[in-house]
Amino acid sequence: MVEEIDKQKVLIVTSVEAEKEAVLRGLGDTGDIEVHVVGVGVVTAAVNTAFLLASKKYDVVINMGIAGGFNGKANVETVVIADELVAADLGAESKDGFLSLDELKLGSVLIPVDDRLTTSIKKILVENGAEVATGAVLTLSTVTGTAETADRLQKRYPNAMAEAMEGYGVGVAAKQMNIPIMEIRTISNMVGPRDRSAWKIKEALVALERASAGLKEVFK
Ligand SMILES: O=C(O)c1cccc(C(=O)CC[C@H]2O[C@@H](n3cnc4c(=O)[nH]cnc43)[C@H](O)[C@@H]2O)c1
Repeated sequence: MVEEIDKQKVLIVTSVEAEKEAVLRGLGDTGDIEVHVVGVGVVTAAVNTAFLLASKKYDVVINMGIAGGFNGKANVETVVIADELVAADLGAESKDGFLSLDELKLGSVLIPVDDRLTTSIKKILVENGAEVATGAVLTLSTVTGTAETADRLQKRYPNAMAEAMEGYGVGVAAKQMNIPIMEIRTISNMVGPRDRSAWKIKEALVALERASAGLKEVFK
């Protein structure tokens, strides 16, 4: 049994139009769910999400799109449901390694998600036959392009399943307005040595469409 969620005004934000279209195809009749493009990158996504949240009342915000998957954690087409949003490059370098905002006592790089919604959505997607991974989704301003950076990120965040470029920004906007946040990503490429020609964008968008159809069941 999936826990019933009271009727909610849902805002889904994506970084590009192709992701928005995939989400809309999956949702079909959108009902109380709105889908908007907020751009690529953490700052653009944060500012545009904040504008949307200031313009009308929403009960939940979901950042959806494609992402890079960490080796052995999330493969191409896997649906990753974030259990926390992590600003993985927000901090300082030091001779002893990277120091996060938390270690610098200047704030937090972690944004928690809504556990109840996350659990309900995971249950439906698994029932629908999707391969689902739950864990941290890292937000980075630079797409990882080497095995060394991928290893460093995995060591620093062993719970990381995927990396993308917007989640933490969307999360900051939602947190400021006291609105629950979630991040759902489908994997288009593996995190590691850059090979843009190997990105399976079409497959990831089909997986995103299927995941969105599952979402509709949770928020019906
Ligand atoms: O070219 C296309 O048709 C196309 C269709 C949909 C999406 C794209 C993008 O390039 C989306 C950029 C978006 O993807 C996230 N992303 C995907 N893989 C990674 C990664 O390995 N590391 C970080 N971010 C990744 C990211 O959130 C971008 O905003 C193109």
